[in-house]
Parts: sequence; structure tokens; C-alpha cells
Amino acid sequence: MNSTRFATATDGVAVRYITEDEFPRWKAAVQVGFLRPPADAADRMRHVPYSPGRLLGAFDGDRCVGTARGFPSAITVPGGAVLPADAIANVAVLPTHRRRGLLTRMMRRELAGAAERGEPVAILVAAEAGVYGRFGFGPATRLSGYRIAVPRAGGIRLPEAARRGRVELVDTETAARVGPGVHDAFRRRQPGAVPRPPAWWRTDTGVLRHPLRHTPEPFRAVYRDAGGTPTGLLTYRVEEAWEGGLPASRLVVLDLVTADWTASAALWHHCLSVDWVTTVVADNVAPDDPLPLLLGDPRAARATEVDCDFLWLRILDVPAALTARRYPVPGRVVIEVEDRSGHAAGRFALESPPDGAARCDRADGERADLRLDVSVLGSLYLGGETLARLEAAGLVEELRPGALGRADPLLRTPLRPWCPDGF
Ligand SMILES: CC(=O)SCCNC(=O)CCNC(=O)[C@H](O)C(C)(C)COP(=O)(O)OP(=O)(O)OC[C@H]1O[C@@H](n2cnc3c(N)ncnc32)[C@H](O)[C@@H]1OP(=O)(O)O
Repeated sequence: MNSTRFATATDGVAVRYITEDEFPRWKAAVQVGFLRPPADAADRMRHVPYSPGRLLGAFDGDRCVGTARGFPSAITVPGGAVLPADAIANVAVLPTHRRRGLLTRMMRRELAGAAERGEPVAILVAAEAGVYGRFGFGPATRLSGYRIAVPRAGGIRLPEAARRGRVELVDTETAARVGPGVHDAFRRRQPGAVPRPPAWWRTDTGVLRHPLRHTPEPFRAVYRDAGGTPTGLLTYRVEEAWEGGLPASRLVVLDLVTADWTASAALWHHCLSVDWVTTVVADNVAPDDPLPLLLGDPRAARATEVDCDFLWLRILDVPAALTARRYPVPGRVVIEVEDRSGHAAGRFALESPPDGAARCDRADGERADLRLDVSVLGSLYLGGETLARLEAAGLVEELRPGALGRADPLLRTPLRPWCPDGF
């Protein structure tokens, strides 16, 4: 029988950091891996700088067939601490070279580098759910939104505090000026949020053109609190439509970040007050945003079809990560963490005293209360999942009777995590 022999991983594909002259080929490989024309690479990836020692490539001869990029970022954790994080993006292997272990080799290299640099966690936005669990990542935040039928909503209640400030439409220059400060205040209060690099604002406001984001130019509104400080920035477009002579336009929220819920309420009020708009669509709303409760009829806000995990988190240094978080009640639990790669494996005692900061230390000699994989700890860490639910799904093992009931309230959080920013 005739058979076609395809190249295998042993055929000499090298995984290494790229040099600057290889950068254009690397960007073209990202584009092809993401099913986009390689010719668009220079334009689509203008925001990605060449960073020595942070851009991994897989090379078959001189062809770049695999890519991965790590860059320094940070993540806000429950309680408001901001942890350094290794952000991983632009992961792609060409269709001709898939399922031969190239991603595995790049990911091992990237995580080993992050551990060496002392970054306690790594984060990424997963294109598909089946890929990153094996590398110790767990889904840590969710993406979901609302479609609001404006006539059915019966108006929107504007809390008293929101009336003391004002909403104003601004041009892109003003948005570029106030946006970074608003976003910074937002992400410091929101577990799961990450900083926006300066290039994000240059792209969003058209200094760097983004072919998808800028057709047509969106509207922008800023909310200023009673003292005049900008505390919210809303970016939206309106798709104008008429049905039988009646207005039937859709307002699509592209971006809404606020320093507090007062600003959110004021900017949602703006969305629902634009004449000719009968539907407001927001595909990425914080899980604890009060939006539906502000409506006369909360059922006018239906969940959109976008509802899935978003940011994935991988703990590399368990004591550093767990010590940085706050816990709502006092307690103590010893957790046995399994980690195939070894970075986070071991037993750890987490202690939250009645007064003072929590501590997590190695406790290899102690009997463990719970056993879980490091990817499950990644899902628990920001409060996006509860121990009870993970145990019900068979992902947490209770090693001491009653341990689950004692540890569950310890790990809960008052504000569910959210990360509106892809990278
Ligand atoms: C952070 C980001 O950038 S997200 C974007 C990721 N990139 C993409 O989705 C672009 C399109 N896809 C690709 O480029 C590639 O298929 C990748 C990068 C997802 C995987 O690269 P590969 O080199 O094929 O992965 P590799 O061969 O190392 O696979 C490792 C394991 O993951 C599994 N795997 C790989 N891709 C997938 C997938 N999409 N779904 C489920 N399992 C997968 C493999 O079967 C293998 O399993 P095993 O260890 O049990 O044998």
C-alpha cells in the first residue's frame, strides 16, 4: 500500500528566540497561523515591538513555522494587589507543522523563562479551550454580555451619585488623553484586569490605524464625576436602521471602562438615551456590573451568545500568588498542588489570620486537606470558580473530611474577576 510520509518533529525543527532580521518572517507566520493574509502582517501587527529574548520561533530550515510571544504584564488580584505576570500571545504553528509538539516545546521554554525571572503567574487569552490545561493554565475570567431591547427596558434608573457628574461626547484626542488614567483606575479595582500598554491607546485612537476597529470612526463619551475627574470612558458605534419608517438602530458598545459603578450607571444611561436606538448590544460586560438591575424591566437585557471563558491563568509560584491575595474570612488550609512541569508542585499551607495579611508557605511535611491540579488552582485564584463547584466537577479531591466546607468560604471573593482586554 502506498503511503505519504510527512515530516515529523525529529526532522530538525529548532525552537529558539528570533533575531531582529527574522521579525518580518515571524509576524507573517503569526498571520498565517491565525488564518490571515501574511501580506497584512506589517499593518495588523504594528503594535507588536521587536523584543530581544521574548519572541520565540520554531524554524524548519530558515522557514518560521511556529511563534510565541511573552511580554511583561500584571494582573490585579482579589484585594487589589497587582502581581507581575508573564503575558503570552501570538501563539501559532503553521497548519503544515501542527501536532508534532512545537507548541509544547515553545510553551515549556516560555514558562521556564517566566519562572526564572520570578514572575509568579503567566496569563493568556485562549483561542480554544482544549489547548492550555496541559500546560497548567486554568480558565480564570469569563466573557459575557447583554442585548438590551430599549423600548422594553422601561427606562434606566440613574443613581443619585451619577447625577452629580456629567457625560460629554469627546474627540479621539481627548479620549487618548483621559483614557489611560480611567483604565488604570478601573484595572486596579477589578480582579482579573490587566494594564493596557501605551500602544493600545495609539491603536484605539487611530494614531495607529486598526483595519477592523476604525470603520467607521466610533463615538466616545467620558463621564466626569462631581469634581470634574474623568472616571469612565465609553466607546460605541451606531448602526443606523429604519423599519417601515420607524427608527430601529443598534448601538454597539465597543469599550466601557470605569473607575466605579457610578460612572458605569451614567454611561449605560447614555447608551439607552440615544434617540433612534432601539437595541443596545454590549458583548463584554463585567459579571458584577449592576446594569440589568438599573433597568425598569431587567428582563429587557438578555444574555448575548458570547459567553465563554476568556483569560487563562497559570500559577508558577504558589506562595507568592496566594500570599498576594486577600481572603474574606479567617482560616487555614493545606493544599497539595499537582503540576506535571514541577513549577508549582508541592504542599502549601494558606493561613488567613483574623487580623493582618494572609500567608502561604511550603508545608511539605504536613498532611494535606485538599488535592488539585495547578490548572484548577488557576481557576480558583481570582474567584471565578468556587471550590464547591470544582469539587462537584471532580476536579478537587477532599483528603480530610470537612476540609472542603472549611476552605470554600476562605477562597470566595466579593467581586467576580473580569478582564475586558485581549492581548
Ligand atoms: C495565547 C494565544 O495566542 S491563543 C492562539 C493559539 N493559536 C491558534 O489557535 C492558531 C491555530 N492553531 C495553532 O496554531 C496550533 O494548532 C496550536 C498552536 C494551537 C497548537 O500547536 P501544535 O504545535 O499543534 O501543538 P502540540 O503539537 O505541541 O500539541 C500539544 C498537545 O495539545 C493538543 N492540542 C493542540 N492543539 C489543540 C487544539 N486546538 N485543541 C485540542 N488539543 C490541541 C495536541 O493534540 C497535543 O496533545 P497531546 O500532548 O495529548 O499529544
